[in-house]
Amino acid sequence: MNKPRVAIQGIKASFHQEAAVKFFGEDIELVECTSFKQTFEALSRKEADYVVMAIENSIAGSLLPNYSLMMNYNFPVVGEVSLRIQLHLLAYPGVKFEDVKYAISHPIALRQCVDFMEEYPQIKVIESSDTAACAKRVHDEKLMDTVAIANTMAAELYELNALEKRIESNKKNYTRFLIMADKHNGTIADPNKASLCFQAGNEVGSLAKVLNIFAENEINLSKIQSMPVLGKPNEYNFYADVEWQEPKQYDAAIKQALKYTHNFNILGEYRKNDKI
Ligand SMILES: O=C(O)C(=O)Cc1ccccc1
Repeated sequence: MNKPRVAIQGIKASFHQEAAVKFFGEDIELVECTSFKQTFEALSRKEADYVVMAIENSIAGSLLPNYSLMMNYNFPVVGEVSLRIQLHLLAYPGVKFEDVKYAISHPIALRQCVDFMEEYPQIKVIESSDTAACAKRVHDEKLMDTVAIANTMAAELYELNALEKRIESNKKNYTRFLIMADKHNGTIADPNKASLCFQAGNEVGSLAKVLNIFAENEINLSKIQSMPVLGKPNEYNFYADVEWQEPKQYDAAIKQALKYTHNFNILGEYRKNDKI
């Protein structure tokens, strides 16, 4: 069997690569992309079989633009994986803390280190590409005034020294990633979790009504996220993750929820995986 081709934003040693390996194992072909949108484009062009994309982080919160991408491209969600995120300040060998003028990293990583960076206002923080690409740049360009904020794998691969370890603001820091597939690989056996998207009317109790349907059918709502509908003031998409034990109860809840919502979409049905 061919190796699955997995599109990620970033390069080898990025957190997305770590997430892809945690979900699929080592035997994958990585399709390295420069943006989240490009990962979906790779899937559309059939240059990849799957996309692995971060959706929320315990410090930085939900990645709202990624919800919109998922909705717009409409590829089925087929799984999830969570990763512990540990970040270090990585410098070219010989560079001392006093020499550092700039810190470069991925915006998600930078948001997780704001407390540390606030203590050192002399270091200018610059948003750049993925954490591993930043580490590679420090190595390739032998940067003597710039550190990368990245993980241990990047430090080893690009031979950088950690001037400071574990600089994330909260030590119990994790990121949840979703796995999207082309339609061909979109059906998962025996699912017990789904990602849904719907709109509820703008009147008293309309969202409560939908949520009650899930409660009455013993469906656990593990996450809910609202997002404005583009170009329609006061209208929102609700993204909900639901989990169940009895498929019949899930089917019944969906049937009832359809009556009280509009633009109801099942983004994917998959196996719950909250191992960190
Ligand atoms: O830059 C990376 O390595 C990424 O994969 C993005 C990211 C950064 C921090 C936490 C989760 C994902």
